[in-house]
Amino acid sequence: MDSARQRTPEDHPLEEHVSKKPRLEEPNNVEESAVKSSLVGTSDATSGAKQPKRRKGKERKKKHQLPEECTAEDVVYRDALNLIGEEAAKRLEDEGKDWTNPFGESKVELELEVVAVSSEGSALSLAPSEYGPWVIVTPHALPGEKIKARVFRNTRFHSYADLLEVITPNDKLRDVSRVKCKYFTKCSGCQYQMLSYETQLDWKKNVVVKAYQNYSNLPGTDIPTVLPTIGSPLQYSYRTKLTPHFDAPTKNQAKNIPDDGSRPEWLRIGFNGTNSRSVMDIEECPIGTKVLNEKYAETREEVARKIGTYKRGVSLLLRESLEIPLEPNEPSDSMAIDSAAEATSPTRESSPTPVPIIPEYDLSHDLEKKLCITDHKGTIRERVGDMLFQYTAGSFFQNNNSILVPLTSYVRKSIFHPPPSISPTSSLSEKPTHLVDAYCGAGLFALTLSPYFKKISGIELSEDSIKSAKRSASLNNVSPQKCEFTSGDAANIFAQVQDFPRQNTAVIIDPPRRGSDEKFLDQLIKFTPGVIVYVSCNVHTQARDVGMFLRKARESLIGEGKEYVLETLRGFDLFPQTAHVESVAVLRLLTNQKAEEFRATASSQ
Ligand SMILES: C[S@@+](CC[C@H](N)C(=O)[O-])C[C@H]1O[C@@H](n2cnc3c(N)ncnc32)[C@H](O)[C@@H]1O
Repeated sequence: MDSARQRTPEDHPLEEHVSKKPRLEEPNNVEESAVKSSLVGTSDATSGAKQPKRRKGKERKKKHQLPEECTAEDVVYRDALNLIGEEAAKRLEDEGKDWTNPFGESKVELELEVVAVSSEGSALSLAPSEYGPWVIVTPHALPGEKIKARVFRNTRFHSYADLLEVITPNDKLRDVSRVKCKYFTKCSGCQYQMLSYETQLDWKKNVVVKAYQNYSNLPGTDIPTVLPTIGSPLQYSYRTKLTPHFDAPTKNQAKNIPDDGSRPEWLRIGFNGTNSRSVMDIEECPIGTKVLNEKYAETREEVARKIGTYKRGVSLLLRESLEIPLEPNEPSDSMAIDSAAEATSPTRESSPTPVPIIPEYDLSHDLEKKLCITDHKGTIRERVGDMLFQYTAGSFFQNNNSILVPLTSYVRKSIFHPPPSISPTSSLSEKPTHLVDAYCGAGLFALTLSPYFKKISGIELSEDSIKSAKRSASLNNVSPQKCEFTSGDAANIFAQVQDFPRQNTAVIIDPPRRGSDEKFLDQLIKFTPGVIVYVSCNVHTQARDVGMFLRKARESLIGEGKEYVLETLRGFDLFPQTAHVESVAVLRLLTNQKAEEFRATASSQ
């Protein structure tokens, strides 16, 4: 079938969460002698941030390995460490017990009291006191709840456990009538369906706060108070892309396929179970749009009929598209009006309006007919405000259309309107006229912001996405002279924009989950744009990169009388019901004096 392809890693948090997250098995090469060299949770005297030391060189060969920095496991590790505290961690380490399962048996069942929630959505509890300081990580439980859990894996200072029972629910937080999916808690996709939406947004704000404390290595005076998370207009039926999957039949299963075309009872098509590598059979996903769920039902039947033909596991693709049969270069009326306005007023940004915390859903979305594309090479058409995008179904595009106008408008307003604590004359970029969109994908930011800039340059590794960006530019009458797109590594963009007026250039960075890299950040510092907006689906790599950027930029600009400040920081909820948060950080170039004044008023400490 056209939607079938061999399963590959995806670039999106939810896909990563549902299809790649392995069951966290007991490591099979545990060495008795605990590694004693790395004192964790040491506090950096200048920054106040806690940074576990990482093993290098020879030490890396030892069997106990800390998780890779900024991964979900690393985030949980640091949360666990913060919970037991530095002193207890040091004591366990000195006694050689920091990697040792304190329970004596591998699958112990425990009654626990949940005390916190980790940044990736799991509940954190302290082990009963007879076991000493140790943290248990359990999915789908809430602070204040008494739970029963079974440990299945131990690692440094903490163990992972399955949730067996919520003995005493926290009725202030948990309301099961909010849950819209019968697989909630069994499927690994969502963590927060039992919470009110306000609580979800609040917790995500805290994720941003903690990420900058744990990963930026910046002093508190450099980190502004994190603003409230902007909610998604749709909190269910918002995902415009789903990738359910299934395994190929085993030899035995292949012998047991009913001749009459009926569904084999062993067939499971869906998403990975919680703490599991196995696929669960799931017939619908309430965070996916209606049109995707309708097509999914059909697709499941088709797969069941042909299951004997699959030799490998497959990730299906279900992607929503507008049904409109647009011809090339045929913009809609509203777009024609928009481009006429653009011609007379290239930087027509109006004064800012306050951002609503949960923007209203734009009902005009529902007036247009949608369909579901299952072919990776198929064409998707999607509207974001006035702009129409056309891209290949298998390529990257944001998956929650309902929040894209609020997100792109916020990025635009952030560029043109510094907060009141920075007067327009303090900013060295009085009126940005040029835009660089690094990691531009199919041109989401470049094109939605194009009416507000004289010249734009976007760069992206995927040639296919660049083709889509050029195609979408043409569909929206944005000329290649005004907006150029290049395929290549993001760092290459700076060679191409040497003629851009640096202080009046805004740079948007929106890298994949692993974040940006030193090569790009060094070039960015050398270029010294007036304003930078860093959008990220992994706030931990964002915090790491922003910290590195600010430290290096400060050093490099010494003697020039200017420096960058981290002006605003806030989450956007692109993924309601899950623990994921998109984070938007705005950095601005100011004179040293203004930067100092800004820090004095805006910092979180
Ligand atoms: C999170 S997406 C953002 C895309 C776009 N800004 C959007 O919102 O639709 C990150 C993009 O970075 C691209 N990418 C990954 N590594 C890159 C690199 N080294 N240089 C340029 N682009 C890269 C990916 O192909 C992907 O399209």
